[in-house]
Amino acid sequence: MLDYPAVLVQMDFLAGNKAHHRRRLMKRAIEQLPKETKERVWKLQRGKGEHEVDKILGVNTQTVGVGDGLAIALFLEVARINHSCRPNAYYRFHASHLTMEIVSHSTIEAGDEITLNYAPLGMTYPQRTRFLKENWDIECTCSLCLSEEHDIKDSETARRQMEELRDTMLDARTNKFYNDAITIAKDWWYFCGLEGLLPLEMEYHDILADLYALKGDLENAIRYARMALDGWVRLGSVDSGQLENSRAVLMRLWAEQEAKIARLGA
Ligand SMILES: C[S@@+](CC[C@H](N)C(=O)[O-])C[C@H]1O[C@@H](n2cnc3c(N)ncnc32)[C@H](O)[C@@H]1O
Repeated sequence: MLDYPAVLVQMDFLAGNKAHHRRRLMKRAIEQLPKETKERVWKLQRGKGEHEVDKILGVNTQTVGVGDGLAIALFLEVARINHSCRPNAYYRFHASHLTMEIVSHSTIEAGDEITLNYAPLGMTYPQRTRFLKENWDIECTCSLCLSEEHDIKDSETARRQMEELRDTMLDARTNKFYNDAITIAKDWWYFCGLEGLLPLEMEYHDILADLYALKGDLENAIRYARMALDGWVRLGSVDSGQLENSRAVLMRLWAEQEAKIARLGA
């Protein structure tokens, strides 16, 4: 699904104007939209705040990278999609076309609800409850949070394991136990799979590329860096930073490999 912004405002504009002035201009901008679009935007008043503009922009917008800066954008279709702590779709913003694409990462049957994660993926229950309350004023009613107690418990166990494994993996990396770190990263990925957090796959590939590179195994490092980049291109992310980072890592590894081959040939 591809969506175009009804409203897009640079953060600099928001930061650089007094609240009443900002709201007045935003209201004027909404009033100038085509009739049908304008009506749909006004119907989105559901957030907190005294002012009608705050009620719309507060809970219906995404922060996206545009040019050198950030902007908030209101996508009318995307604004209808609820949050889930175990989502079946993912955002992908294209800065060059200003479009937001919703990409599924698991099969969505006709009639099933499309859901997105409004919080960073993989948070434990207390972490995401706090995050969703503070940032969205939501008490989550997604299928995971409303599931049977034992399902919530299983999910919590998996997510706590993920956290622990990530920390242990980073410790092993710091202490240069790269083989251990690689084994731990693979265990971490196993729990991600159990939790249905497949978009974390790219991060997993980024981690392995880094660890293999540190270990001096350029072949595997390049293999995982390619998989990470493929994944970011396929699923993407709201800003393109992660994709660009993966691309830079792959270029660096290729350059290292070429230098190594040249040294061997000399
Ligand atoms: C961007 S809108 C999502 C679509 C909206 N529910 C609709 O019907 O158009 C965000 C609002 O939806 C509600 N919402 C979305 N996901 C939720 C969830 N998991 N639990 C509770 N409320 C949720 C909250 O009121 C939130 O402020």
